[in-house]
Amino acid sequence: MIDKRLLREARRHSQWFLLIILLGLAVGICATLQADYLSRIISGVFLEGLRLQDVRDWLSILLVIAGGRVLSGWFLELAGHQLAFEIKRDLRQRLLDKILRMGPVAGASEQTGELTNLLLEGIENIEPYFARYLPQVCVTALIPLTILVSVFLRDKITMVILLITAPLIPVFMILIGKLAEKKSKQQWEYLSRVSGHFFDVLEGLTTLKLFGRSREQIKVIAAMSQGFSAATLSVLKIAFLSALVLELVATISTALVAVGIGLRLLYSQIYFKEALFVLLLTPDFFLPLRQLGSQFHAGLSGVSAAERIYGLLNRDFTPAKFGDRTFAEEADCTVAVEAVSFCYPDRDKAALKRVSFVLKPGEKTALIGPSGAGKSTLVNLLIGFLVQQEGSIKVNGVRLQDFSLLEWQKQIALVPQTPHLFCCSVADNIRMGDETATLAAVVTAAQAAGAHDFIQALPARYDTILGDGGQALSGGEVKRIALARAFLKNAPLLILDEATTGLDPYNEKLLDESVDRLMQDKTVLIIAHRLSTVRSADQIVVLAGGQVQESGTHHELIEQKGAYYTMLNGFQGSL
Ligand SMILES: Nc1ncnc2c1ncn2[C@@H]1O[C@H](COP(=O)(O)OP(=O)(O)OP(=O)(O)O)[C@@H](O)[C@H]1O
Repeated sequence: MIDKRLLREARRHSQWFLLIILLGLAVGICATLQADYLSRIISGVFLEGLRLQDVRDWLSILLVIAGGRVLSGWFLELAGHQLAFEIKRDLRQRLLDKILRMGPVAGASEQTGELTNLLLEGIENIEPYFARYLPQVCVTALIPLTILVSVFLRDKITMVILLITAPLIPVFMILIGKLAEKKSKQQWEYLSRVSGHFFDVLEGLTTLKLFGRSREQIKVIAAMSQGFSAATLSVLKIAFLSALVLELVATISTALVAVGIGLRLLYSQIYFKEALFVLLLTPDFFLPLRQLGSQFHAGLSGVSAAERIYGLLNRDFTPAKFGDRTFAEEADCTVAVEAVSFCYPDRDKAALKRVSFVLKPGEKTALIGPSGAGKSTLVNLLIGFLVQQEGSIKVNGVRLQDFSLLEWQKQIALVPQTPHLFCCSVADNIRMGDETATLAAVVTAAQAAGAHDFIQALPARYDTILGDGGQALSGGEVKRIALARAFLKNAPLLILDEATTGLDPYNEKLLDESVDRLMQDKTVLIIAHRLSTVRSADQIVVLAGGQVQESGTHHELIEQKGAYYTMLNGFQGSL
């Protein structure tokens, strides 16, 4: 059960792979020499009447060989672990790169829990494959071969018995392996499903509690866990069965060799020294094959994990083409969206149809529309996470795709509706806006965002760890950290997704003041949900069904008595 893709990984780290092969060969040669010297010493002392001092040199050599065998085995294990470590690091890096290249939109099709499971558990399952299974395969290929050659030189009959019985073990292993592979895949699928579901439940715990559905989830998780434990048990059953079959075949084969040698000794058809040599080597011949059987499970879980890992690594994904134009320092930013249409690959209906408007420096544009109107799609196009199929987006008269994507994204400060806090200090969380910023600059940004006071009250102030497992913050405080990031980034285009959840009036006022400060002299696009924001906008773009219904100032749109007017009449706190 050698997976070609995993073997290719091993070849990338050829120095370790080669070392494993050499050490496997060394173990084989040591085993043969050990049997040779042991048989010489025993037959010399017991049959040829040699004294201890006559065999002293042989004994010393035997000790060196035994030491060499132990050391080779030990280094073999070490080399296997080192190879596994290098490959795991490499694969984890490539998986993360792929996920990052796919970006949040394409990557959204993956379940978070399943991805976490793949990055942690999946990669860890690769370890036993390289640390135990692959070295064992090398040892199994090399030791019996070395022994077979040396047995061939001394006793051809035993060699024939070994040659006939040895292939039985791999044949049984392949037969059992076919059965086990399916079960192991099932086990992995169960594990992925359980982790994915568990993650979803944790994320949606508040909703489940509020709707009184959390108890049902306990039952669902219990049922899924039971499925997983049943799948694990059936894999283990096969692993035990395979170990039993292999032990049986190895024992019967050893017995065959022993009986043959015993009979030939009885009829004086073989010398005692040769017979002892062959007898000592026979268990060593079968040992690697039996050990391979016990490592079979390690190999199997590695191959199952590889399926998922390469499934994601080889996923078709062609990143949109961007050019290499850069931006002049401190340039203003005029963004013209011209007849832009976009349809998601798996959808028949376009999410955006011939959308046009212009964002100007120093102006605030409010984008409004019902759920599913296409607001987030439009923002993703502006950020460069998606690329339109028709129309164009021009920045200062140049096609967006002509700029370098990284350069373009440096020109944007995004304040999402629910900002994400990373598991690092408050200062480093704010530094997401500019990783080179000094602490003084971070504090200034926090002050401008109205975050300084609450940060000062945190246990370790700017060093307080936030995010998963860190200090929890309120919705308003998280938003202010996100604003501080945007202040620090000081980018010419500001995209702000207004929170739909109501903050208390005091916090709302504080945030509004910070946002107003942040917007000064910038090109601003707000996905607006509050009437006060929309009223104060220089331009309102009303989006519905992926199309711009109308655009203009608050007063112009009121006079038109169109979609905006109708929305305002139905307004009940938020748009
Ligand atoms: N990743 C996606 N894959 C396929 N279709 C999508 C995807 N994201 C959004 N859509 C679809 O595109 C349309 C526009 O969605 P979009 O999220 O842009 O609307 P929205 O105005 O931002 O909605 P909301 O205010 O609820 O966030 C919807 O019909 C939605 O179902």
